[in-house]
Amino acid sequence: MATLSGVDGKGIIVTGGGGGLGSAMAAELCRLGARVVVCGRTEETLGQVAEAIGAELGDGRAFAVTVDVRDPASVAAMADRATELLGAVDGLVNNASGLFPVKAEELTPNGFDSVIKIVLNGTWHCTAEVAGRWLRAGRGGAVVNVLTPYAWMGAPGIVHNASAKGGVLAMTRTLGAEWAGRGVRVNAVAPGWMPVGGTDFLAGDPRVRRRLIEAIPAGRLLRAEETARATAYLLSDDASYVVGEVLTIDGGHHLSKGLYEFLDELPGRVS
Ligand SMILES: CCCCCCCCCCC/C=C/C(=O)SCCNC(=O)CCNC(=O)[C@H](O)C(C)(C)COP(=O)(O)OP(=O)(O)OC[C@H]1O[C@@H](n2cnc3c(N)ncnc32)[C@H](O)[C@@H]1OP(=O)(O)O
Ligand SMILES: NC(=O)C1=CN([C@@H]2O[C@H](COP(=O)(O)OP(=O)(O)OC[C@H]3O[C@@H](n4cnc5c(N)ncnc54)[C@H](OP(=O)(O)O)[C@@H]3O)[C@@H](O)[C@H]2O)C=CC1
Repeated sequence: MATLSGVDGKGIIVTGGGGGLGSAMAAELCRLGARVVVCGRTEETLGQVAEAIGAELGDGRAFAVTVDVRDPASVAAMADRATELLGAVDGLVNNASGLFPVKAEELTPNGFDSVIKIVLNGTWHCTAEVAGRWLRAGRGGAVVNVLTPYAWMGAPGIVHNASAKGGVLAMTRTLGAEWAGRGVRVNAVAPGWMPVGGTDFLAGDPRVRRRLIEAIPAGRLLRAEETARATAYLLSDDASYVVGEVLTIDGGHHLSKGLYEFLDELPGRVS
C-alpha cells in the first residue's frame, strides 16, 4: 500500500520558531520525522523550544539560531548556520510576524513600516536567500508562507498586517509560477485564529472568543498542530504538483457569509 512521503528526513527552517505557532509547528514537524532550525530574535525562547523538542524526541532534531528577518545580512548568516546544522535545507516556513491592533487613522508611518518590514520584507529576505541558494545549486526545495484569510478578506483594526499578508499572498503566487519549472515550490497556509502566540491575548476575553467561534461554521477553534500538518503536506514531495497555492484551514470562517441561519424565518421560504 502506498504511503504519504511526508517530511521524514527533511531539514526545515521555521522563522518565528520561538513563537506560539512557530514552536508548535517545529515540534510537530519533528514528530513527523523532520529536523528543524527554529529562528527568531530572542535566543532564550528559541533555546527553550529546541530543548523541549530534544527532551521529547532526542538530541539532534531541533536547533536554535538567531536572526532578524528584516536584515538580509542576518538572514544570510542564519542560512549558513542552518545549512551547517541540518546538512541540507529542504524547506523554509516563513512564519515570523508582527501585529498590534490599531485604528488605521491612528497608525503612524513608523508603526506601518515596523510590521511591513517584518512580514512582507522579512518573508522576501528569507525566501530570496534560501530559495536563491537552491536555484544556484540547481536543486529543488519548498517554501511555505504563513498567511491568514484576511490576506484577501482584509481586517479592519490591523491594516498594517493585512496589507503585508496581502503582499505575501501575491509573492506566493508570483514566485510559485516563476520557480516551479526549476523545482522550487512556493505555497502558503492560511490558518484561522488559534489561541496561541501573538493573539493569545484575545483568548482570555470571553466576548471576543464567543464572537469568533460563532462565526466559524466548524464551531470550534483551530489547533496549532492542525496548521503544522497542513504545512508538512505542502513541504512534502506529496505536494510536488502544488504550486502558488493557499491551503486555507479556518473551519470555513472566511466562507461564513449570507443568511443561512435565518433561512427558516425568511418570508417566502417554502420548506
Ligand atoms: C485585532 C484583530 C484580531 C482579529 C482576530 C481574528 C483572526 C486572528 C488572526 C491572527 C493573525 C495573527 C497575525 C500575527 O501576525 S500574530 C504575531 C504577533 N506577534 C508579534 O507582534 C510579535 C512581534 N512584535 C513586535 O516585534 C512588535 O509588536 C512590533 C510589531 C511593533 C515591532 O516591534 P519594533 O520594535 O520594530 O517596533 P517599535 O516598538 O519600535 O514600534 C514601532 C512603531 O509602531 C508603533 N507601535 C508599536 N506598538 C503599537 C501599538 N500597540 N499601538 C500603536 N502603535 C504601536 C510604535 O509607537 C512605533 O511608532 P512611532 O515611532 O511612530 O511611535
Ligand atoms: N495566532 C493566530 O491565531 C494566527 C497566527 N497566524 C500567523 O502565524 C504566525 C505566527 O504567529 P503567532 O505564533 O501567533 O505569533 P508570535 O508572536 O507568537 O510569533 C511571532 C514570531 O515572530 C518572531 N519575529 C518577530 N519579528 C521578527 C524579526 N524581525 N525577525 C525574526 N523573527 C521575528 C517573534 O520572535 P522574536 O520577537 O523573538 O524575534 C515570534 O517568535 C504569523 O505569521 C501569524 O500571522 C495566522 C493566523 C492565525
